[in-house]
Amino acid sequence: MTDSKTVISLKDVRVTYRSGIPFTRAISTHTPLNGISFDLKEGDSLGVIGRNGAGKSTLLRLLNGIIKPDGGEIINYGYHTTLLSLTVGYDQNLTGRQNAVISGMMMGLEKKHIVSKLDEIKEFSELGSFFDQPIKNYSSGMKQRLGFGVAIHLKSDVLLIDEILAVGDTKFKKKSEAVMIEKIQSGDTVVLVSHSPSTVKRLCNKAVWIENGKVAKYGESIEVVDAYEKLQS
Ligand SMILES: Nc1ncnc2c1ncn2[C@@H]1O[C@H](COP(=O)(O)OP(=O)(O)OP(=O)(O)O)[C@@H](O)[C@H]1O
Repeated sequence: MTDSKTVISLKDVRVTYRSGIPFTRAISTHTPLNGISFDLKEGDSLGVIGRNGAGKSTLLRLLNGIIKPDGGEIINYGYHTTLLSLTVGYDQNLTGRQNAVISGMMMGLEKKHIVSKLDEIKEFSELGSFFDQPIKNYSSGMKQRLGFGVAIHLKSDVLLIDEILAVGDTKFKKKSEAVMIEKIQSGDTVVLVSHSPSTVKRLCNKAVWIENGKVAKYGESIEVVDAYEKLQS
């Protein structure tokens, strides 16, 4: 059997956040990731686990190229990544349809491709006539359904998902998980941040556990999740 191709390589990656301390000129720094190395392989579904604040979302932003490391190196071997995050903002005054088009364009996709997918996005997100209303009229669940619908229907080599499967009502959660499984089984590369060990075991073949800025364990998801859970109990 031949080895699968490497999609993105992380070599000794460090991220430092710098923020001003209010009412002073002082700057505080925080380094959530410090010496992260692993390879993301084509066709893998990689779960990212770790405690609150371990740096899981930061890792997704790195893989997406939104932020750059201040130490080490990230090599993307020419793959297009899409980040699906609940925190990515939409323009409140634009409709779901308009926001879907803008999100797609921000992902670097052609407008023609995005427009051809709008009906599927509308149907999947179950927004009905709300799809053509400003999203300031949406509930938070409706915004999340739109975000998931956009990310899942537009083409991308690597889908990066930040906790999205944990939201929405039971019916939508089941539907989202079914689409995810379909994507994974068709060989798409997926990186999934999750606080749910059972979700990672169910959906991911590999997992990486981040602890104290480093990779505590990387490998088969069942082994990594079991080791992580043992430490929590
Ligand atoms: N833009 C930022 N500026 C300053 N600090 C930040 C910024 N973003 C994240 N941090 C800090 O970096 C650390 C890692 O944050 P991150 O969101 O990556 O963790 P996480 O593992 O995804 O957490 P959670 O499980 O709680 O969602 C946290 O201590 C957080 O406070």
